[in-house]
Amino acid sequence: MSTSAMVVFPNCKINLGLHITHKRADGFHDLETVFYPVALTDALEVLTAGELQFTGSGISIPGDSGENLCVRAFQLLQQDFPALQPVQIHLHKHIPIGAGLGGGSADGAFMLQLLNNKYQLGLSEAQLIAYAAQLGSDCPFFISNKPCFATGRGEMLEPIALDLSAYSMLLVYPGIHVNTGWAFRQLTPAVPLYSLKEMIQLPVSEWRGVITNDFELPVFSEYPVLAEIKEEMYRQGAVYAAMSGSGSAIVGLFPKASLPDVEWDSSYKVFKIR
Ligand SMILES: C[C@](O)(CO)[C@H](O)COP(=O)(O)OP(=O)(O)OC[C@H]1O[C@@H](n2ccc(N)nc2=O)[C@H](O)[C@@H]1O
Ligand SMILES: Nc1ncnc2c1ncn2[C@@H]1O[C@H](COP(=O)(O)OP(=O)(O)OP(=O)(O)O)[C@@H](O)[C@H]1O
Repeated sequence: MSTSAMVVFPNCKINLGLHITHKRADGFHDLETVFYPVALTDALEVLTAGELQFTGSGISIPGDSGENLCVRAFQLLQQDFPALQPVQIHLHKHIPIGAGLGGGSADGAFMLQLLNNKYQLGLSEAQLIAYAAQLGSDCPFFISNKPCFATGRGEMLEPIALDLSAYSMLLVYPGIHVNTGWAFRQLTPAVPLYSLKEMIQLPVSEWRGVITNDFELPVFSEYPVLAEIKEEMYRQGAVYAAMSGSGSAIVGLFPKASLPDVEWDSSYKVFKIR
């Protein structure tokens, strides 16, 4: 067991294609999507302490620190492992919040994994995924953290061969915080006419108009500037551009090392992943 500080770097995700297929009796929706990990990270430091403590830096996180997914991850494991020694948690927040990038979910999932390693709990990947699903629909993906085709609420994960290393990525977050619950309520679930799992294997140059995100229609209609950002990416030479998750981050894939020099509005956060 380690009592020294452990530091991990929870990364974010993008959704490539996203379809809401069915409204379930538990209020959630079944969906299908492709999750792809992206190297834009928070930093999470954990140290054994006398009592559970949480501090944050970087982007400020709305809500009480007791609701932070890192704290909730600790409490979730503590229910089943009552002898778990408390920890002092420091989260440096860098991934934009309410962006469809799953940053909070990543923090929660990384916290579960860190505690499993730190305290040698011996939890398998499947057990960690089951705990992660209790924290949030996007959390299980971050346990696997490899390109995956996902179904159910996002917890049924099937690794797929998908390598975007030939592309550079532009992420533009215009600061619009989209409420995920609201976004789901705007949709009428429907099974797509094509198989996302098959179509994602097409060359990226053929994805435009084929790999689609159901949330774009209602979210773009509420926030038209998002559609403009996506169009601007295509004008600037994107091979593919789309909104991630329920928004509002827009992602563009460009040929490697040819990211455009666009002067976006100064209030936007722009991330270049080369
Ligand atoms: C849009 C995605 O980011 C796509 O990856 C996810 O489906 C959202 O996952 P998330 O942010 O982890 O969402 P959760 O924190 O689990 O749920 C937030 C709210 O979104 C709605 N929700 C979420 C996931 C899902 N499969 N069906 C839903 O209806 C529910 O109203 C829920 O109360
Ligand atoms: N560690 C955390 N980081 C960010 N938000 C957190 C965290 N813990 C809890 N939250 C809560 O989760 C909400 C949104 O989290 P997140 O950053 O995952 O949004 P998102 O990028 O829209 O994710 P998604 O793709 O899952 O919709 C925030 O409003 C915040 O109150």
